[in-house]
Amino acid sequence: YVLPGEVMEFHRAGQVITVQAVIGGKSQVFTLTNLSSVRRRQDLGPTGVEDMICLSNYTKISISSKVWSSAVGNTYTGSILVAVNPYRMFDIYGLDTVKKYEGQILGTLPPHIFAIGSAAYSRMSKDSTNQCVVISGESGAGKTESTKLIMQYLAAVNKSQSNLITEQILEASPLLESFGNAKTIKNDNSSRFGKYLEVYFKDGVITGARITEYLLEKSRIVTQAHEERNYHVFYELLAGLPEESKAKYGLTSADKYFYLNQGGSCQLEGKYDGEDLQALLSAMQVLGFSTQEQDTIFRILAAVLHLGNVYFHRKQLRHGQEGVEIGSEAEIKWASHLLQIDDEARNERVFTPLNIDQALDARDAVAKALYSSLFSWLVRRINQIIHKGSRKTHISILDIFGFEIFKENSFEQLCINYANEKLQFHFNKHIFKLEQQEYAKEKIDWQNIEFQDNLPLIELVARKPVGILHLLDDESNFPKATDHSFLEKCHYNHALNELYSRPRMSSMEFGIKHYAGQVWYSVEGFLDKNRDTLRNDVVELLISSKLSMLSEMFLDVRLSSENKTLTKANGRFVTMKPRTPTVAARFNDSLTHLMEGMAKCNPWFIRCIKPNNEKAPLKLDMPCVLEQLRYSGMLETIKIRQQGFPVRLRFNHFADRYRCLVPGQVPRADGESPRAFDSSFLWSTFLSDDSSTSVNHVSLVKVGTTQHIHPQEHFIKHLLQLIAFIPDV
Ligand SMILES: Nc1ncnc2c1ncn2[C@@H]1O[C@H](COP(=O)(O)OP(=O)(O)OP(=O)(O)O)[C@@H](O)[C@H]1O
Repeated sequence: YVLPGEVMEFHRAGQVITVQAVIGGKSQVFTLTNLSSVRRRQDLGPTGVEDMICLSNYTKISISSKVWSSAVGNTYTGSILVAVNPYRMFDIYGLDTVKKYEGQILGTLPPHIFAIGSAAYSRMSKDSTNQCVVISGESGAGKTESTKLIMQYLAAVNKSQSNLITEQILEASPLLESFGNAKTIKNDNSSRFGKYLEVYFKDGVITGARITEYLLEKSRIVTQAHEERNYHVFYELLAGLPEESKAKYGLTSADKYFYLNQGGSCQLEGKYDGEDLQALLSAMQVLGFSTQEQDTIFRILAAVLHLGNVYFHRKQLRHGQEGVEIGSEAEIKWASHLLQIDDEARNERVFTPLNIDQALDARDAVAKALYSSLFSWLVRRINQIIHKGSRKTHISILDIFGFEIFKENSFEQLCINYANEKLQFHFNKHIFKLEQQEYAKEKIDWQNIEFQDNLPLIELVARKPVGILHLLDDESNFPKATDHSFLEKCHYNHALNELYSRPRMSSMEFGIKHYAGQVWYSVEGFLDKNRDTLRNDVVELLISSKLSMLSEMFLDVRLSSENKTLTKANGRFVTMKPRTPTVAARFNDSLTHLMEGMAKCNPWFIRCIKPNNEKAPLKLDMPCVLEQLRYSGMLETIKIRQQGFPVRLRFNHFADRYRCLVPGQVPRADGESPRAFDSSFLWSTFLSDDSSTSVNHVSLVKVGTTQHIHPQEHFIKHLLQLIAFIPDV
């Protein structure tokens, strides 16, 4: 197999080349004199196994050698692209590559992310059907980069006369990355929210787009683990704003803010925060954000930082009650000045005896509400700008937070991992369930392929009435419930479920056996995080702001939790206090909505693979890679794609298209059904008995046929070449 490496030196006179390769985690240098054995990675060509289903043996070994040989790039499994993150940008995403892949049929060129973009775009244009590119993989595997590359491809091939809307859609990405991405221990640019981007087309032209956001990680705004950072935008602001602007917002440097310095270092190697602020400002300009909107955004960000530096002293109140006194009046003054809240109104409203922990929690709750409302406002504002024009068909791209296992896993990880389970279910449904149901329906002689069905896990987490998230919701609506009572209920209902584990000690956690591994969730803070309520007096205070943008944001917050007047069947009105939807309930609803939307689209899957856990360039850590291939079901996928019939051709389509390949005089199918035609003249002539089968209205073809040393191989190759030139009708 082929080893990936980097050319260190080339002695033209001596025709000697020095190559460095990383083998088993160790860097080694080779001197090669046989230059014909050296090939550019992107030219690995048909002799490399680009399509995993062409592997003669889908054992772990052969898969690993394949992935190794395509460390820079990608490999197909049917219409699933397996993309290995090289952790180094290669010059393979330019306009020349776009042109190369544009309009090409999947599989005719070496695997590339643009091939999926091209296939989705062609299918949408040809069939007028909606397409969905589902990008999955663990944190740091390359989902966000893949999303951007697909979008870049679509922007380049769309036939629009004006570029403005396309440019605005493209600029929405860096803007949301600034506000929604952060350094984690797994990924320096980790998306801390899920994103579903629908790009609308009319006659092949991009007319608009819409972004749906999922569950921004709020806890990061007020706490960060060691070696992690808060959202990029804060550091960008402090590094990039001129001194006079910083003075206007009362800001100094990142290390001075509690909300920014908890992770240790405020710097991120390889990221130039100051320059990124300029990119953010230009993105805002392209999107048409007004100066006033930009100013309000910066005011809110600065106010959050000031709030983080507010501290309290213990104070004995009358009647022996414990209370606190603000020890940093200046920070409070700055926050209220920036948010344009009347000082008197502030003093009047926020006055409740709290202990220090409660006071800190209250402070953090305001900071989280400010930032997350700002984030939702940004998404809504971007949508106002880009969600327009005719919406005939769309290509959507799903980039949702990757599966996460940390040392400490909390409510956020449960939601993220549950979302990944739903995605895996969607994948299984398309690749295994629907496929095998089709074989059964068509009565094809078929040995069922087992796959890891994760439905039981989804039920454990979300099935009514005792799924973990439902138990959490019930407890969240109980004023006296605690994290402990919630845990007790989980143990009581699920202790016998083999996917559920109780801790050995009496620690406050439960374990879940996810498809990607066992995760222990610590339930401390689950109820508060799920309730996510902001005190009414604080909401009212923020509504009273003279900044109309801020005031409207919190009017929306009030609206979402207001009493509703409902009409009864007998015509009388009753006022009901509905349960405010919890975070888990809203997240579950939005996931269900997402899955329903995706189910109506033709799917394309991109499985991103993380090459190692050290974020090291061009280093392939085999156990790490194999583990991802294993749990994502790739072994079974290769099997079903290899043994099954993933290529579907309608009889008449097939007959019309390949009639020209039959040597000699071929009778037209006059009076005869196209099915009879193709059976007698094509399949039986060229393909071995078990490589295809004909059912009601389609021919099902195996793909692995190309592998056999048989005259058919020549035919298939010839056929594939021809396919490349025959317009895809
Ligand atoms: N195709 C690529 N070429 C070069 N580098 C890449 C590529 N894809 C990803 N990377 C590198 O890997 C890093 C992590 O990728 P990315 O942020 O896309 O991961 P992710 O799967 O979206 O992770 P998360 O779930 O944490 O958001 C990128 O910042 C980039 O440095």
